[in-house]
Amino acid sequence: MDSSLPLGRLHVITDTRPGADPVRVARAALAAGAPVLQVRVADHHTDREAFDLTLTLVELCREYGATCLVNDRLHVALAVGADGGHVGAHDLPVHAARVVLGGTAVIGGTCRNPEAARALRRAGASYLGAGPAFATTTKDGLPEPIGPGAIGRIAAAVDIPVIGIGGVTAATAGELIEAGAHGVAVVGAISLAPDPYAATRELLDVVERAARQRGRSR
Ligand SMILES: Cc1ncc(COP(=O)(O)OP(=O)(O)O)c(N)n1
Ligand SMILES: Cc1nc(C(=O)O)sc1CCOP(=O)(O)O
Ligand SMILES: [Mg+2]
Repeated sequence: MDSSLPLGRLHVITDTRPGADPVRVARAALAAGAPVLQVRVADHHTDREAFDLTLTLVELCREYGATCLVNDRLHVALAVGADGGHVGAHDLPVHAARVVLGGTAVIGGTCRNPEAARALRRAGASYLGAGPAFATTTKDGLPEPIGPGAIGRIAAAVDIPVIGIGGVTAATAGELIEAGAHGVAVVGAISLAPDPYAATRELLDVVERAARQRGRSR
């Protein structure tokens, strides 16, 4: 993907929990129209395991015309020809990720306040993941939820897309877009759904409707 193209509004992130089936869920989400897949692999997995899974998923993304991003392991992103990567506080800094992945890669950085958002923008981020928006049990050790208001303030601080993450569901995604987020990222809302295809369709409907509504009200 060319990083100058608009970034999709629904980022589906693979579930690292034991028993999750990332390939089945990703196939369903992509078939339903998810525009972005982020491959997130638990730290205990070897690079070879991460490579094998990511290669399968990048090929699926190609089949469906979706953007494929790789969380943390930028060498895996390069090796499989992914569109870019996502980095946070414990990963390579955004400016170094840009050196690794190159000038046209899609590079996301995690931020939790407007000051960090501006710094990541200056460092060369293409988009920001901002959260946790709401409470989540998917990841341990996160700070308290910051809510839609703070996500909106982050979005207002930068001129790149902001993606709200953390506890996002079809019931809450619209609030984040209304507050100013470009889109949302989800793990559990799709991975734990009885029907990941239907859950993706519902989230896409909510996000696209909220974005249209926001456009009309400006
Ligand atoms: C879209 C998006 N936003 C935030 C994150 C979190 O990244 P990070 O802080 O590096 O934490 P891990 O995902 O690596 O545990 C994300 N992955 N995606
Ligand atoms: C991986 C991740 N990062 C977050 C952050 O706020 O940085 S929240 C999160 C987990 C998102 O999973 P779910 O959609 O199931 O809440
Ligand atoms: Mg990370």
